[in-house]
Amino acid sequence: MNYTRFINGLSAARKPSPIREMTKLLTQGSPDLVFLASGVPNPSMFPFQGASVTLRDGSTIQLEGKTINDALQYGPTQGYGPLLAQLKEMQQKLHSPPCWTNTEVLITNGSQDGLCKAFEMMMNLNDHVIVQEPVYAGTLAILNPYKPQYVPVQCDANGLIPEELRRSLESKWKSEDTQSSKSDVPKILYVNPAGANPTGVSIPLSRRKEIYQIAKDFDLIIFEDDPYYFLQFDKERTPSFLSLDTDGRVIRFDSLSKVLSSGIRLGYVTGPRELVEPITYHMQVSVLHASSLSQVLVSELLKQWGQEGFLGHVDRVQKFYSQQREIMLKAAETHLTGLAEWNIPQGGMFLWIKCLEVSDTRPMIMDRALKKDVILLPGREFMTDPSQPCPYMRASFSLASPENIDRGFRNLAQLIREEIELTKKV
Ligand SMILES: Cc1ncc(COP(=O)(O)O)c(CNc2cc3ccccc3n(O)c2=O)c1O
Repeated sequence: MNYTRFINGLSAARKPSPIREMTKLLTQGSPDLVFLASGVPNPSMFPFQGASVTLRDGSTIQLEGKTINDALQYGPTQGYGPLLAQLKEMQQKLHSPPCWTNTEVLITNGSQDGLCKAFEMMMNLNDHVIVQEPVYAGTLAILNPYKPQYVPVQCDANGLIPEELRRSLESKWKSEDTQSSKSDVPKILYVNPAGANPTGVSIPLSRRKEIYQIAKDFDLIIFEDDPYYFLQFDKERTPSFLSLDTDGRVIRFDSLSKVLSSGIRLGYVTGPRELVEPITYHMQVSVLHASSLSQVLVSELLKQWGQEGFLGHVDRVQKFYSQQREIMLKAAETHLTGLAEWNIPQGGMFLWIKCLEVSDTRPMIMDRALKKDVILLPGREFMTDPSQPCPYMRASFSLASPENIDRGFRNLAQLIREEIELTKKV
């Protein structure tokens, strides 16, 4: 793969920060090393002596001695050594990336951080960018300032339709256009392959292979934004794009938010060295590194659990969200039948609902929903062109209790009926 065409001028100008490179030496020196090189504060002046975290199973994680020192101190930009090793081992076990020898892993402040920096590495103003539509609102928020020319690809109950992707590309470009630096051919395909936000749709393996082939034909980099990978409701998790990546054209964004904690702000980027390195340099100058405390805590947890323990935990999380989904589907059947329609989410934490007689849910939700004691997100927030009315809305089944989900949908049904009456009067 030739990565030059993918890295914009700003990112190509990024160089390793000398101070951060010195910090690497801190971890490589001999025990006798006298380190006078950098402004690393003296931990004996930190007020924190140790920390103990209680897990739900009653066991505890003790941070003391070296672990509390590591947790409270600067660390390497790429990530806390032991955690980086654990995550690399997990990526190999789960995805067996074909290009593993040239693959890097970078720990970020949530996957949002990695996603944002990856787009900032590749995007130029007005670039074409291919997205599955509807799109996660957080990605639109990253992209919109670039005033991109979205290439929204039609999706169905199985996600992005490969034939539509190919048609969208071939209607404007030829594969050879990727050889010309002057061509405005898209460089990025952004996709949530499992339990997509907001639709809950997962792309089957057969389609992922077709999509990957199209990415080869048009020399695309696939942004595999997959925070719901562990929240797939089918018995087997579908193999990731990373596991299909024989070229080194997939940058994968994983998140610990949905399975361990969203407040610890840990995600990790996995991809070819040539594309992860510029993101690392960006980290060096923006946040230096993800939180040491969060990284050490998670590393100690994974040490205590082992991979089997972690995978057992994520199975319990998956079962919880699967039950929450059933509760919301039952509430939708009970209260929304005749007023709306929806797909059965195959993963994630969202139900994507289409009103049958309300052409635009935004005014209904933003102006009138609170009075009905229910709130959810209007579909326009997930569209590449938010100026257009949208009959969809996104309901999350992650937090509400079964009783509240039922009450919320009862209120929502009333809200929709009143909206229909209102539009009839107009
Ligand atoms: C597809 C996709 N990619 C990346 C992320 C970011 O995850 P993280 O940085 O690893 O925690 C997300 C998180 N999605 C949301 C987050 C959120 C946070 C506060 C309030 C509301 C939020 N709503 O609504 C969300 O959908 C996501 O769905």
